[in-house]
Amino acid sequence: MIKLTIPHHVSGLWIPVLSSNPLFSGSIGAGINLSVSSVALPVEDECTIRLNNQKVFHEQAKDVCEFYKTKVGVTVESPFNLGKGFALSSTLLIAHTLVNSIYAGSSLLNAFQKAHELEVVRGTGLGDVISQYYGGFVIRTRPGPPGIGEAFKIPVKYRVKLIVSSLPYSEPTGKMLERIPLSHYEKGLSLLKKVASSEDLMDYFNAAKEYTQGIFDYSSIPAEILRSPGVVGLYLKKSALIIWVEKDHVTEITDILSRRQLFFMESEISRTGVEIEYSGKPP
Ligand SMILES: Nc1ncnc2c1ncn2[C@@H]1O[C@H](COP(=O)(O)OP(=O)(O)O)[C@@H](O)[C@H]1O
Ligand SMILES: CC(C)(COP(=O)(O)O)[C@@H](O)C(=O)O
Repeated sequence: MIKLTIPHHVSGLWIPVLSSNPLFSGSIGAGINLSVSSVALPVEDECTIRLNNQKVFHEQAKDVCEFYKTKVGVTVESPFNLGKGFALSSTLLIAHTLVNSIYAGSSLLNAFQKAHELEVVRGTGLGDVISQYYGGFVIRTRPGPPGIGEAFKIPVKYRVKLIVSSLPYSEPTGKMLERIPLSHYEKGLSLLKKVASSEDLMDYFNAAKEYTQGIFDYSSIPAEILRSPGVVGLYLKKSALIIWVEKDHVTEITDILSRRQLFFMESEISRTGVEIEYSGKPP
């Protein structure tokens, strides 16, 4: 049996870089991968992608099976939903391409490239695949999937306690990208330069907040959280609220979220990227 563990990625800075070839398209930027991850298992003789037991991404599933000439599907368990900003679209595609490449006995690197290609072509993402491949705090410096794009995993010098919430909002990636003006991407680029030169997580959180404040509605965040001294940093991307919180203030923040009946999970920054585990004999 094969089991995949894929960390969820929440980009805080992204600047699209598009070309006629999806493999040379993507985004540069920065983001963090969460220890909160999705788990994926293969499903034999059924070319489908199931998310929490619901069939989704029919066309993408068909593309993948045609590419690998297989009939293998995948079932993914995730704490999140599509369109919420947790890179679930790329998670599903990585899961399906990887499972198929393992069954077909073909390149794993190529599977990540196929997942990236589908993200770009279907308009569901730009920079998530390469970031999830590495895991952790990742800065993306050249667009594209692993093997073509370039990204660095930055070691984190702090002990980081995160609370991850999903606010009641969702937006497809294509729609979101359409409404961001060019001038905002210019701002993103200068913020990215700063974060890339300091490689500092605190700078990243500040930059991600400054950048996303111009795109998403920060008034949907409970005011008590915004003014809490226990919050080291936070940013909101689509519905994904990432709060870096001091260890002793975790309950104070989770209580605020609970009172408002908002979904949350405790997390850390993931240590690893996508992981493949075999139990029993490999296929
Ligand atoms: N319940 C759903 N909520 C939001 N999007 C959905 C849902 N079911 C299917 N979709 C499709 O999934 C895609 C979500 O992609 P994207 O917004 O990039 O997701 P994510 O932010 O999770 O990576 C969209 O193309 C959307 O049409
Ligand atoms: C921000 C986004 C373009 C979309 O991210 P998601 O909402 O997770 O699909 C991402 O792919 C990136 O390039 O950083």
